[in-house]
Amino acid sequence: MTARNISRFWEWGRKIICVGRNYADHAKELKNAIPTEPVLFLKPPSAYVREGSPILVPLYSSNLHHEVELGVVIGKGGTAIPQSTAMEHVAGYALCLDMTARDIQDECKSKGLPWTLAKAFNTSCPVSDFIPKERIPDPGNVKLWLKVNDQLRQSGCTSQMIFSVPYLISYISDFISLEEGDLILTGTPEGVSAVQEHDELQAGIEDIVMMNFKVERPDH
Ligand SMILES: O=C([O-])CC(=O)C(=O)O
Ligand SMILES: [Mg+2]
Repeated sequence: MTARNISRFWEWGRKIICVGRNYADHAKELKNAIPTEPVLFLKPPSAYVREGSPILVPLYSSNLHHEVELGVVIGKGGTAIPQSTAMEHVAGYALCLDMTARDIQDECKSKGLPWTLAKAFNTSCPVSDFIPKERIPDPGNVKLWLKVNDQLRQSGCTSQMIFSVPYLISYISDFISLEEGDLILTGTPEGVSAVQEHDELQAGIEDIVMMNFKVERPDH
């Protein structure tokens, strides 16, 4: 067996932990309260999709939204990691989309049900190439953007995050042990909006990484 390479973390089958409402302007645009503690949910590894394969609109949704987010790739596992050493657990980063069936999420919210079908379906987690840690010396100050069909929809800076990367690693690992190959999605800035079949999504982190995805309807 060949050794696993962290730069292909999406092949490892490890968990994806997502943080919601980590930007005040996005919490406001969806009329949610500003959280006093991180809001967490999970996606399974089957949610990963890579450039060259399409993002599939779930058949049960008519309002699929993009959410551009900084992803943090865990290089060293741990439980109850203190904030002071949290960055030692980071191997690198990836640009990620937290694709969200907003109509289903709204329904789940109104019924007090979990968001699984709104957030965790196949292709709900497009990821860029792996970005080694050294390329982002300060994950609390990078600009993220996303365009749909060449029109800018999201443009934000991780300096707007309510909870920082070290805080999130420490907070999450108190309850859910982190393992090498896990990915943390750190939340989206404002500007989320609907995408349709045939749309072209382009997203980037400054001049560090860029990725392109096409939206399609599954044929089954
Ligand atoms: O808006 C949501 O669904 C919560 C979320 O994932 C985010 O804020 O990034
Ligand atoms: Mg999100």
